[in-house]
Amino acid sequence: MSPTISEAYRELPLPPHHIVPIDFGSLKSVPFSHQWFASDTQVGKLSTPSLKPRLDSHAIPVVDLASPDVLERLGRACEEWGVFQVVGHGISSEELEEVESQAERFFALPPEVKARVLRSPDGGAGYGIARISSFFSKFMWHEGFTIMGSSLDYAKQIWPHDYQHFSDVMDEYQKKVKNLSQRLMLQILSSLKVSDLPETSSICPNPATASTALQLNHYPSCPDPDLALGLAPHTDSFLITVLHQARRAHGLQVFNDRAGGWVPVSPLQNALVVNVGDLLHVLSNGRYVSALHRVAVSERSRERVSVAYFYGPAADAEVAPLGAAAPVYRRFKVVDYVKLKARELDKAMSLMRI
Ligand SMILES: O=C(O)CCC(=O)C(=O)O
Ligand SMILES: [Fe+2]
Repeated sequence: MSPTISEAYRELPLPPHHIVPIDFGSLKSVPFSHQWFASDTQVGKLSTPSLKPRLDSHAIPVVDLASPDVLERLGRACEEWGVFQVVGHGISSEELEEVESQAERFFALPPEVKARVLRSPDGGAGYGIARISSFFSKFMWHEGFTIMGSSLDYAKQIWPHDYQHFSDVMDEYQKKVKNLSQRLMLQILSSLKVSDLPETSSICPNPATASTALQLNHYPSCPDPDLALGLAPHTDSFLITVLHQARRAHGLQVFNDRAGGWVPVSPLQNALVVNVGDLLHVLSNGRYVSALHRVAVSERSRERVSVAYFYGPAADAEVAPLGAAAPVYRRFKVVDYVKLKARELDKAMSLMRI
């Protein structure tokens, strides 16, 4: 049987305090365990002296999928930013609001109910603290629920008598966002202008073999936002991530070298945020930026919800720079990269360099 992405985590089980989130609802102040200082946000060589972003969000490209020069725009956005907002994507605002409200419904449940779908120590799916948390000395102001495949079994555990709606909404959304991801990937690969793409079928798989995960994120309202960090700086591992952030839910920021700092990716009505992940960075031989991003806790008493969809090749597919005369990354299996990332986080990509 071919491997799955979840298997990548078997070798590295996490202790319970890196799985079970704190009961945010019971806190009147930010505990020391969740207070972040400049030195806590160092990722590799990148130090982040302040949580205040440098630029305004107008800098982030907006790409309309209906525009005649869409390939050129996608290529430029991937090369200069590794992140863009996409409009004309075909997913209605009603569908996005429905997913968002089902995510809110889940996170509003008491801790003991959410614990019924707790992530296992050696698993990738379920409810819990972000897996990257184990690399940092402080905890994030965040709880997440990762769904891989159908959400029906989870929904039955959470709402034994009322599971159908949550499951229908999540599964229908996954179908739509998978189609969109596939379409975007084909366009992004075309934008690379690689003359022959022999591996397109394995790197841009049919829906039956793709590795995908739906990640519901919740950043509870915080008594002192300046002390807390929603999600620490990281890059996403797969090819692309398609993210819906709730309206008015500010906080996502992306690091941009040329801009010289963190830039907010503010919610734009009916737009989805797309970011380049590590595997697309490799396919493009380093040309497309795997966007380093984080989430700040922006405002007191405003909670934030986002829904990310990670899209990648089959776990046993091989990835290598496409059509590159001088490849700077070696060929590797997707599942091996996910294992390496679970051990090394931000160093994983450079370990794959030739
Ligand atoms: O909540 C967000 O805006 C970003 C979430 C994210 O980066 C992730 O789930 O990997
Ligand atoms: Fe992310």
